[in-house]
Amino acid sequence: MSDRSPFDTNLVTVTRFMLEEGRKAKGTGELNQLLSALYTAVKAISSAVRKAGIANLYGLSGSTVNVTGDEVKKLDVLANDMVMNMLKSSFSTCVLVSEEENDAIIVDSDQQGKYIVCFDPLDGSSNIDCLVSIGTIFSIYKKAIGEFVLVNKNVTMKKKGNIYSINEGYAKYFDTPVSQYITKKKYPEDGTSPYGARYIGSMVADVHRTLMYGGIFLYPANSKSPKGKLRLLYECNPMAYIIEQAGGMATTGTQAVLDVKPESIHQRAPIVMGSKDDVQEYLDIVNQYNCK
Ligand SMILES: O=C(COP(=O)(O)O)[C@@H](O)[C@H](O)[C@H](O)COP(=O)(O)O
Ligand SMILES: [Mg+2]
Ligand SMILES: [Mg+2]
Ligand SMILES: [Mg+2]
Repeated sequence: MSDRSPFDTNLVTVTRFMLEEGRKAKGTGELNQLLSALYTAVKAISSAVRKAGIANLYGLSGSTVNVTGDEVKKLDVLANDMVMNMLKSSFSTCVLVSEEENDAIIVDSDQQGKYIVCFDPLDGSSNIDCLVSIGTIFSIYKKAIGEFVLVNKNVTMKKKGNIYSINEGYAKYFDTPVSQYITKKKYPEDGTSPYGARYIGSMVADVHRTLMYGGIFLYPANSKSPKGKLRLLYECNPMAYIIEQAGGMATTGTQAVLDVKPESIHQRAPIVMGSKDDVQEYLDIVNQYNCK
């Protein structure tokens, strides 16, 4: 990154960041316990993913589909077990919601703490066997970040980008505003250059690129998936929070993603997020259409 010398001798590791922020907040340390446990699980998942080929960890698990209808891969199961076990034994959590568990898991009372964690242990698992980027997504609610190194402080994203990211294979199912928006990005009427298209098919990777380069990521509702595909508690909300913290915007098309009231643990939500001006342009089309 441009603000770092080639050999940084004063690394901000995630542990250092947590300790410094924890001291400032004069907290009890419970959140640090939780994050340490989570980061240990994530390091273990990363290690398992790296040796998946030689450890026979590619492919489907014994149970075929999970509660939201996804094929379950061996690494989905392993990652879920690792996060579950580390969080339960961190003495900082009381309820755990995972993509790979039908029901919310209540932590044994003698191990309970005050936090609820919702997580997607491995996002992008359809990409595992071809070595494309995958990752873990989590959100933490109060009863209601190798050694990780801070590479960007106070991440802010571009106000407007030049990349759109959507699975265009579903064009047949798009609603009119989505189709109009994508057509506008491909054939701009104001003489500007068309946007580039990028779609990896791992939400973690598509949103990470959107955060770094700007632009827009869309997984809207469509006639095949009327509620969208991505899951509110452990996919949409954590990513919407990061995007908003970076100055971007995340909407379902009718309301801020973070304002959606959860009604069930695996509920889906349409999501359009990214650079503020890009998301606003999409919303302007939605609103024009709704006023007709
Ligand atoms: O929902 C996802 C998968 O999550 P998962 O691997 O089940 O944790 C996303 O990463 C999507 O796979 C991604 O957005 C691609 O979806 P499609 O375009 O294939 O529907
Ligand atoms: Mg899945
Ligand atoms: Mg996912
Ligand atoms: Mg997953």
